[in-house]
Amino acid sequence: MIIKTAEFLMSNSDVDKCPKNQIPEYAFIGRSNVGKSSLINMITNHKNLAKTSGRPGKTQLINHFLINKEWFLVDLPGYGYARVSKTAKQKFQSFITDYFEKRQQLISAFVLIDIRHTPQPIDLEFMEYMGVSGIPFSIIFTKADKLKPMAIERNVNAYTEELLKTWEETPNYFVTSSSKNIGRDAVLEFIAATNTEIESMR
Ligand SMILES: Nc1nc2c(ncn2[C@@H]2O[C@H](COP(=O)(O)OP(=O)(O)OP(=O)(O)O)[C@@H](O)[C@H]2O)c(=O)[nH]1
Ligand SMILES: [Mg+2]
Repeated sequence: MIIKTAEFLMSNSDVDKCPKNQIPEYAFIGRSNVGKSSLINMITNHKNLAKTSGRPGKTQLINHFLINKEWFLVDLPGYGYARVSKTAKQKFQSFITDYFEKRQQLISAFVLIDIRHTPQPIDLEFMEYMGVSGIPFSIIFTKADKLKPMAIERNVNAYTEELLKTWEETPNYFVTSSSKNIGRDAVLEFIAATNTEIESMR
């Protein structure tokens, strides 16, 4: 798929204020600092479309980016940022779950996971929540430039094994690096195929 246009549309603190049209959307979720905003920039080929930072907690709102005037990429705040106050953390959590539970236009989410780590309870819990809530998602492993291929395989397998303890099958997954431009085509192909499927059902 070719990205012809990518435009920032709006930021919202409340899911009820998000765009009311029926444009399909794909949302990026995961721990703070995992690389959600960077991945949106990589996918759209724009350096600064979504704001990124070395410090966790940069994205604090629901951000809609309109792609090719046809579909949205949605950048969300991260979960599991330990340094925010308890009340702020609770707010983020209900804010995120509110988005997933209310947003009818959401076609699929991408749960981002830092490839460098062994399976983390918070990510497993979040995927469990998505599964139980019936929200379709794929996994995107990020920061693949930081590991050698064998370590990538080992960590992907560790996640797969962990998920298969409670799931019958594992979600679709992608291995990416925003700094080395790895995995862009695979993610875009997935979105293109899903968009075509939606079109044919309309
Ligand atoms: N090496 C490497 N660093 C990355 C990659 N993707 C993101 N980063 C770095 O990770 C840090 C966090 O990136 P962001 O894209 O802001 O992360 P985020 O998930 O949007 O974070 P929040 O908005 O705080 O939830 C930045 O310093 C990025 O440069 C990657 O693929 N490789
Ligand atoms: Mg961000």
